[in-house]
Amino acid sequence: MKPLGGVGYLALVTIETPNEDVRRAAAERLGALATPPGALGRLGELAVWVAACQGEVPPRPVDNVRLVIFAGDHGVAQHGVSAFPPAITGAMVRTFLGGRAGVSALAKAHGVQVRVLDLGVDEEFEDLDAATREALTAHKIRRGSGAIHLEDALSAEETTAALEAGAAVAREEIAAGAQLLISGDMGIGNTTPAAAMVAAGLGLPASEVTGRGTGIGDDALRLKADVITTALARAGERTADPVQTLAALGSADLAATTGYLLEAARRGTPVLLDGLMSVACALTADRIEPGAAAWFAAGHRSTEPAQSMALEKLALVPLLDLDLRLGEGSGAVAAVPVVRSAVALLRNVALLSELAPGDPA
Ligand SMILES: Cc1cc2ncn([C@H]3O[C@H](COP(=O)(O)O)[C@@H](O)[C@H]3O)c2cc1C
Ligand SMILES: O=C(O)c1cccnc1
Repeated sequence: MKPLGGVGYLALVTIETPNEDVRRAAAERLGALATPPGALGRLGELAVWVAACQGEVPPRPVDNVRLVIFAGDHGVAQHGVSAFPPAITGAMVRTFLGGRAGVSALAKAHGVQVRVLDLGVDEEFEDLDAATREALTAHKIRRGSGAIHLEDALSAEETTAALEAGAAVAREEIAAGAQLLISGDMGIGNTTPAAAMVAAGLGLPASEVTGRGTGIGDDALRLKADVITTALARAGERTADPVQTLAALGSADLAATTGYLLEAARRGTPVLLDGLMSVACALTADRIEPGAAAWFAAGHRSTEPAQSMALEKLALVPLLDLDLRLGEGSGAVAAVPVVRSAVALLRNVALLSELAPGDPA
């Protein structure tokens, strides 16, 4: 990190690139392995990226992988954009705490640490024991974010606080030894603000970015696109600025996710991105500090069109393409074994020069 002085929260540091000398040395090692050139395909490229991020060749095993699920409610969820009611958000938060969600099963299978945080869920979780509730809500910004077609999602102060909360969470995870970070999402209606953030970032109309989220039908899809069109018009020229985009079109949980990804990049910790919410925030992070995306790899391609468009803009090719549309960090967690496979290859395969010649007889 290079301090630049007090020019405001978002311009305090510039983001360095992963280590270029190590990247070159890792690529050289890859080319010298006892495999035909190019035979490891994108696993080889992935291993080289991990080495460059770590600043070490061969790369170290990626044992400590940590997922943070940013939960929050969205005003638009009360306006017909989702196939499910907002009460599911809190219910799923309890399911993560109980280790019974989709991503919980994947995380257990792959040894990934899971932490769920309430940044903006529209309830108080008074039924939970005090310690659990305190940990869950330690970074809470507000109860529910504004319905973006009618009002701003957040005030300017809330936006800054959410970005800072996400950055603090990243620092906590890095202090806990994270070698790879993942962001997950939970919040009924969140594909609407996330698609709007992608539309703002790429200058696209709602018709191109709107997807079916939890599985809405054609009528709800039209309504959702109208909500996004109205929200973009309401935000107006503020869409040219990524932080103002978060205030106008995002939410507490999405702003915190953006701060988390940005801080990971600033601190040189690699990130595996998940579906639409994770990638919309990655796009926003890279708009705030160009170069952040050099620290991101794409775990999977989701069925949401805006996710693919944002990945293309960031020049990231997803590791998996399984028609997943769950969120929670699930696609990224499913891709963790792919990252570990890549690292194992670059660490453990012999060099061609080391091959013992066979007995010619
Ligand atoms: C039971 C359930 C579990 C989920 N886990 C993630 N999502 C995902 O679906 C929601 C986004 O889709 P939309 O914008 O259409 O509401 C978010 O909660 C996201 O985390 C879930 C949704 C449901 C219903
Ligand atoms: O892209 C995603 O991760 C996604 C898609 C639909 C619903 N929830 C998440």
